[in-house]
Amino acid sequence: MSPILEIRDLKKSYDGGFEALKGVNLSIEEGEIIALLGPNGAGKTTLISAICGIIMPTSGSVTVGGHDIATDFRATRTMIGLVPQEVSLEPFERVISTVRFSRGLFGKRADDALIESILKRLSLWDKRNSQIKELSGGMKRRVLIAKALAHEPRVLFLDEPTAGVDVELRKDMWDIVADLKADGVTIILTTHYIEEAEAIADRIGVIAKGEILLVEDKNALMQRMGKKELEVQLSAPLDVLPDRLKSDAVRLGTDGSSLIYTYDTRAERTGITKLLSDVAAEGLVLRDVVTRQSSLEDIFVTLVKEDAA
Ligand SMILES: Nc1ncnc2c1ncn2[C@@H]1O[C@H](COP(=O)(O)OP(=O)(O)OP(=O)(O)O)[C@@H](O)[C@H]1O
Repeated sequence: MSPILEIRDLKKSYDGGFEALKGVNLSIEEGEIIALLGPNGAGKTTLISAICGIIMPTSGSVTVGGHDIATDFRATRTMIGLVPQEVSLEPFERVISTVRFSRGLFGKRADDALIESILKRLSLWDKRNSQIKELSGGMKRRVLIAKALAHEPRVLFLDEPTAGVDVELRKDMWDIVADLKADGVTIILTTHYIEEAEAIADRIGVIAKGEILLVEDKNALMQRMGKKELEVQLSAPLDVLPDRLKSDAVRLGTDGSSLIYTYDTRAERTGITKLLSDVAAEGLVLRDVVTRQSSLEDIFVTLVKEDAA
């Protein structure tokens, strides 16, 4: 199956020469949710803006559903829905008319049944006749999503959908995203919240300084995250690992004065008891025991730091 979105060697230099995207490659399958994580200024909004035709890329190509955004812009833009970071709504407009209007912008026939189902799904039906200025911040964000969905896009971009919203609304947003996925909508979201990426994404991409540093299946990443290291510090260093202790999970620390054991915290048995009894049977004397856990956050911070070095 060909990907719904294919980004090849995409570059963007702003006026003045600043290179915000340095050759991004990314392939996204239909129906998946991908979260793009990255520090401020990484290029996330630039990437989304280039795909949605808000800014012109300097070079490279993007196809949506097999159509090129440069040569077939109308077709690709119709397949895309964009929920921007900033709330930009007309304060005196009524909810239902602003959502209807968004559909009309794409030249789609009026469809009141569809607009009703979108508003109901976003819990906005009761507010359909309210003016935007009467809505809470959370409701306004829902209106932005309703507007982005009004022309039935196949790909939805959410640029920091939950920045600055309370925990309850954040969870609501996650439910809405899960519902959309169930309908087959492909979702690309940017976020600063690692827990958000963990909660809803199928894949995670890390972007920093205009480059994609990693794109990986979330569960694979979580598995890495679930790994923990136990360091058994010894009172006398070893030259080699004793046979009794040899396994894929055990290695000798750099100067031989510790044993490092990697285990999975979620496994039924961690193997720590056996390790410690083997250490005792070998006659080794412990000085201390330390554990370390690598989290997705650690991986993210390390990657971004390495890139900055
Ligand atoms: N119109 C512009 N002209 C010049 N530089 C720009 C312009 N827009 C963005 N930039 C620069 O490009 C870089 C990437 O910005 P971008 O908004 O894409 O980052 P981001 O990852 O979305 O950041 P944030 O998480 O803060 O929203 C930043 O250094 C920014 O200052």
